[in-house]
Amino acid sequence: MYQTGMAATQKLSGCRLPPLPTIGEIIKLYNLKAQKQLSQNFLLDTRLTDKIVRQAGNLNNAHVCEVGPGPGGLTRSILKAGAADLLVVEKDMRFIPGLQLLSEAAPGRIRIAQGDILAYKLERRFPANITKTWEDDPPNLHIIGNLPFNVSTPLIIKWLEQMSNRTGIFMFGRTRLTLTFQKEVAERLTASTGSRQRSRLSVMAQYLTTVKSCFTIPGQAFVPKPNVDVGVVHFTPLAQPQIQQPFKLVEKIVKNAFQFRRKHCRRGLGMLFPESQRQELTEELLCSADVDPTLRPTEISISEFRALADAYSKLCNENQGLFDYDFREELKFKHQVKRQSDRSNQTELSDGNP
Ligand SMILES: C[S@@+](CC[C@H](N)C(=O)[O-])C[C@H]1O[C@@H](n2cnc3c(N)ncnc32)[C@H](O)[C@@H]1O
Repeated sequence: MYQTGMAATQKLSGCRLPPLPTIGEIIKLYNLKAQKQLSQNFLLDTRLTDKIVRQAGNLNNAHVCEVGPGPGGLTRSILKAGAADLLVVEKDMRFIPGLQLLSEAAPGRIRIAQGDILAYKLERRFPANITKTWEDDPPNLHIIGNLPFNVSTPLIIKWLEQMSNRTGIFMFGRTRLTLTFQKEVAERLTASTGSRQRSRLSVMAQYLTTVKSCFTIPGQAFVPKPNVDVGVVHFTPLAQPQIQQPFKLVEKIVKNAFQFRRKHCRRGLGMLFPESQRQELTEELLCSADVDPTLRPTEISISEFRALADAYSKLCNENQGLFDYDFREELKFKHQVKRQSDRSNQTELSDGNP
């Protein structure tokens, strides 16, 4: 156990706990120098960590998973808000002793896991009896995290896919997420149709969830200070996703549409089809989805993406192998053939002219 009587102390409200060293003291005590490669930017201001946690809603008696607790600032705020069962998943071993200290102060309320959140099987760590049906209210289970920048985009994509398939942490129902992102990514997640920030991420997040941009945290609030500001975003999975097609199919349409951001959408969507049928199938797709081919990708609404996904799914059913078509593979193959023919022409020339 650590010694009481450390300079500044903090208490977790609502629990009878011994005083705790401040987060700054924890960092010094365990020599927790931030590691750039793990995107470690710590929040020491309890008003800010409390504010992030308030965005999650009522955490009284809740089950919570915190991603990347680090020295434990946000962790304390989650406990203060009344979480009964908090699973923290941290990749960097150096933080474990500090988290154990917190666990001693809040007995039975924290479970510490060392691991990579991108591979971690969260669904194995919560009891089945908290499960709600998808159409019901969300379960009393939350994911909260001041995410490492280098992990935040692949992580939200992974969770969106699991949400669409109702797997992973979404086996328990419509688990809500309260997460931080680089401000620019937060803006993309919440960008509306036609806005400058509208991107693949906007469509993928918004067809599956209600996304709310909560507030911005200036970079200087973090230690060390990152080069960017940070946005806090809250996601509630929709009971009825706005597009009823498999995630991978939606992802393919959206990725292709945004391929040529500044061009008419016809250009990017055309790349869904082999060159030999490109013109004919692109016209069929846009016509049956009733989407204006001269829209820019940023101007396509979610309901138009729904129509495109439905029309593309129908075309895939009618044209065997179409879904597996990748224009990059076709281009690669054409380049290979051209290189081979150039090489054999050169050989012929040099054979004729010794
Ligand atoms: C931005 S810091 C946030 C720390 C702390 N929650 C706070 O708000 O001060 C990100 C944390 O995520 C951890 N982390 C980085 N990559 C991770 C991963 N793949 N899985 C789990 N944790 C990770 C880092 O070690 C660090 O503690």
